[in-house]
Amino acid sequence: MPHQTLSRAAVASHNKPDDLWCIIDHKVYDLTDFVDAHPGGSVVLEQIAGSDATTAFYNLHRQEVLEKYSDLCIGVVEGETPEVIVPKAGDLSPVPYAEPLWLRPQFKSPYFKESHRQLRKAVREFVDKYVTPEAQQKEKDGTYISQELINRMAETDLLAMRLGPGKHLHGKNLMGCVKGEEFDYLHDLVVAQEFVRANARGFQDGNMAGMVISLTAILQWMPNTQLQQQVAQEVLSGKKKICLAITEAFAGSDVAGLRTTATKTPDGKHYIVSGTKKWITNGMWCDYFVTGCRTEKGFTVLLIPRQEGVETTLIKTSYSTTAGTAFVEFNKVKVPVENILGQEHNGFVVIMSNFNHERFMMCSAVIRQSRTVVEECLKWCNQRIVFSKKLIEQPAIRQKLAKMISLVEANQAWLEQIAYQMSNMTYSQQSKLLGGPIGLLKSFATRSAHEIADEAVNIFGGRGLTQSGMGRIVEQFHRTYKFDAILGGTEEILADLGVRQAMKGFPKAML
Ligand code: HEM
Repeated sequence: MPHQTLSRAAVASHNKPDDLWCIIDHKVYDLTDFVDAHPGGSVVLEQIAGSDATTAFYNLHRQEVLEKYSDLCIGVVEGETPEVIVPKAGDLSPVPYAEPLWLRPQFKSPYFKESHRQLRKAVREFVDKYVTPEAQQKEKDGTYISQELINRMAETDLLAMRLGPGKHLHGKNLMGCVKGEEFDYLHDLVVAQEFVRANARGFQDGNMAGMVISLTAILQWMPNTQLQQQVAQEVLSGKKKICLAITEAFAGSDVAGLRTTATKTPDGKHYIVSGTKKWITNGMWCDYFVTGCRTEKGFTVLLIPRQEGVETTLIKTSYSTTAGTAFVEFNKVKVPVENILGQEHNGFVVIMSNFNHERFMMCSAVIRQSRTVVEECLKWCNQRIVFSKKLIEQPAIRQKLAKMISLVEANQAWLEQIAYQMSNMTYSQQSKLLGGPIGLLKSFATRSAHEIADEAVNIFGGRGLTQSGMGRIVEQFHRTYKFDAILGGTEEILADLGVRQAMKGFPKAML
């Protein structure tokens, strides 16, 4: 932290390679011992020795660089005050469009109440403090989520909240003084969007995404209530991990084409499961697999505990291995018939209904991540100087920003409307009425992400292709937004679902 005031004249006298000071945002930095370690080289620092390097610095670095190297700061310029706003844990961003309208003080919302605001604040503090640092580290080194973070999320009921509203939250006092009974899909949306702010797409899935999309099916569809409660308790306390195992090398969105089989033993007490599953998020470290199987007369969903005959192998994808994406082999695995979800041969409805919350979560996430990319672009365009002007002074750039902002705002508005409908429907009404709209939203949100990623890289230039530095968030988004376009149903399948579902209720109307 700055501890002395220094005149600009004093700074100017430290202008040699072996005695090198500079000013950035009214603060004085002694870079003498840092010159040789500077990733941008010593020459550039020698060129600005003794001068005010604020513009040059922000043209090339993120604010976080100054925070990381705060020890180099030796004082503040006499009579001057730093201007750059350094966010604290939990803070809202003051950048226009960096937050959804409901979070900006000048705007009102028909959907969000005080409890949503309180929850938002508490979750953001948690994410900034505990999730983001680990997410950034794991995204790089590819190792899996720590048990410490899982325990923290279990103790604060964040694991439970991420399953959405339901009895599993009743009787609990949640973060931000929200009662478990009042937790609705708008609270759910808030939690999902805050978690995304850790800006690490692989870790976003590595952070128990498998649980979010599979334990929901256990809670809704497992007839064996004793086993259901046991599994829920084990998972929500962080002791055990669970994932969803549907897709195969043979079939992705074409769920009916799956080839993993479950054959009943002659005594009728077990199934013998054989087959493979591919792209199973968190599969590497899960204890339970909610698995789609072909049975004699249809499709059946089974809870398969990790045991002899279950093998998992890591699949490397375009995001970090921290997600634990697995190829899973079931080789004559014996599963008690009590482990069924829904009814035998009738598991299709289990998977289809469960998809709604999964897709709603994915929409929440990709829309929030798109917004962060818009924020990055707005900040960059405002600080980057090209052809002697700020980038934002170029009309062509403002056109791009306008398109990106409009896509994000339109998606968020639709998302909030769907969250409100979900909050006012039963699970079966959601399954019947919202599969189509959620499918259409996911399809539209990821097509929008495609446009936003494309424009953002053009705005950032080479930095949008570089994994560190100014463009790192844009580079990551451009590399990973396709996960949202493919996982949980592709854009084409979901758009088609939306129209087909609408056709079901088509009246006998003619032109
Ligand atoms: C407190 C002072 C400074 C610190 C702590 C610092 C630190 C860094 C770091 C960590 C990087 C790597 C960029 C990244 O991946 O995030 C970097 C890159 C760079 N820095 Fe600095 N820097 C300082 C001042 C300056 C100044 C004043 C200039 C120019 C006049 C400069 C020019 C550069 C250049 C040209 C690069 C390469 C950027 C790129 O490839 O896009 N640095 N600096």
